[in-house]
Amino acid sequence: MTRLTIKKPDDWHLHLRDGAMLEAVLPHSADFARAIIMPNLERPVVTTADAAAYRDRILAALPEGQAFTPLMTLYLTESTDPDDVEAGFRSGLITAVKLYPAGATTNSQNGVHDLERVYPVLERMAEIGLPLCVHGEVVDPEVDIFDREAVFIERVLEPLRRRIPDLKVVMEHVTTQDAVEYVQASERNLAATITVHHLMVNRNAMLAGGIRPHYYCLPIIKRERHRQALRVAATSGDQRFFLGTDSAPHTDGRKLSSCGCAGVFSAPLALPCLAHVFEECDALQKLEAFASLNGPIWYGLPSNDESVTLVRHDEPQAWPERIASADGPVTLFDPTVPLHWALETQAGGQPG
Ligand SMILES: NC(=O)N[C@@H](CC(=O)O)C(=O)O
Ligand SMILES: [Zn+2]
Ligand SMILES: [Zn+2]
Repeated sequence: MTRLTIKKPDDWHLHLRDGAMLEAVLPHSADFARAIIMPNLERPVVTTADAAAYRDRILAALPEGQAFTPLMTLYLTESTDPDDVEAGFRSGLITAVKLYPAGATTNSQNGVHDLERVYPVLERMAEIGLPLCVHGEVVDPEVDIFDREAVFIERVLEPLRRRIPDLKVVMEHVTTQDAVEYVQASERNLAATITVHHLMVNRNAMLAGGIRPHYYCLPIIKRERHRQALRVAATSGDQRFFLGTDSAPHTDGRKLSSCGCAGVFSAPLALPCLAHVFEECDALQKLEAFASLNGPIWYGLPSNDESVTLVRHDEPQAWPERIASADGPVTLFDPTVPLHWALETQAGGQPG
């Protein structure tokens, strides 16, 4: 197959940041119609009023002609007010609430230390049908960083889902076979997003032959066996798995440091990478389900009317190595292999 037309995809996990970085990265999500916007700004998006103001800043930063709908989320804290959450949901502004275990990832220091303290919010969410997105890693320093997702399932997620079975939960950016099997075994109210980079590379890309900080993200990239499990899940057509790029830009200065930030900036080449993966798995016919259909079904939204066409070129396509922002350069995800796919609108393979 050399051309593939699918409904316009959505990105169910995206970091757009704020200010100069927002301006720089937002045009690179133009291949997506909608995205779930992560709330972990330096000053997190905690209240409905914060989310309304952040949505306005995103819409103000949209380039002329780019149709894009930000789906806003709230950053759950131990003082989140269930009434404010419900009001945000009922007004149509809030699509999900995000749980960051305190200390688990970028800008999570205001997250949740003690889950007990947020049960009133979670119970309200279950009542009104508002989904919870989770960064699924424990922060216990005794737990090895490569095991933190698997341990989270056992210690946090399973008890939480037993206690509030009506709560709809999305396990964000799953990275392990353990998480895939846990989602597959669930009877209801559980889904997962999968990133492009976790489908493309294993931890050797980050650690073999030299340390490559641009591959450092959380949950950390795992060994090959896990990547294979993610590929099987993503290409299966199973409605519980859908695309969340977790495109998470940081300036090179903050990545290339003795204590570098976690996050991979993948938005500009997310769809060409996905086409590459699905072609390798002989599953191009399942790409639309993963990128454009399963997410809307889970969130109870219509799929997009527009479509996009991916074209397979004979020659490998080129992307810039980095983009500029007023805060400094931001390096793109390096897929490590030549990519032959590009969006049809991307003349010469340049990102739209
Ligand atoms: N994935 C990451 O490594 N980083 C994300 C946070 C997150 O999604 O955990 C970020 O905001 O930089
Ligand atoms: Zn996360
Ligand atoms: Zn993220």
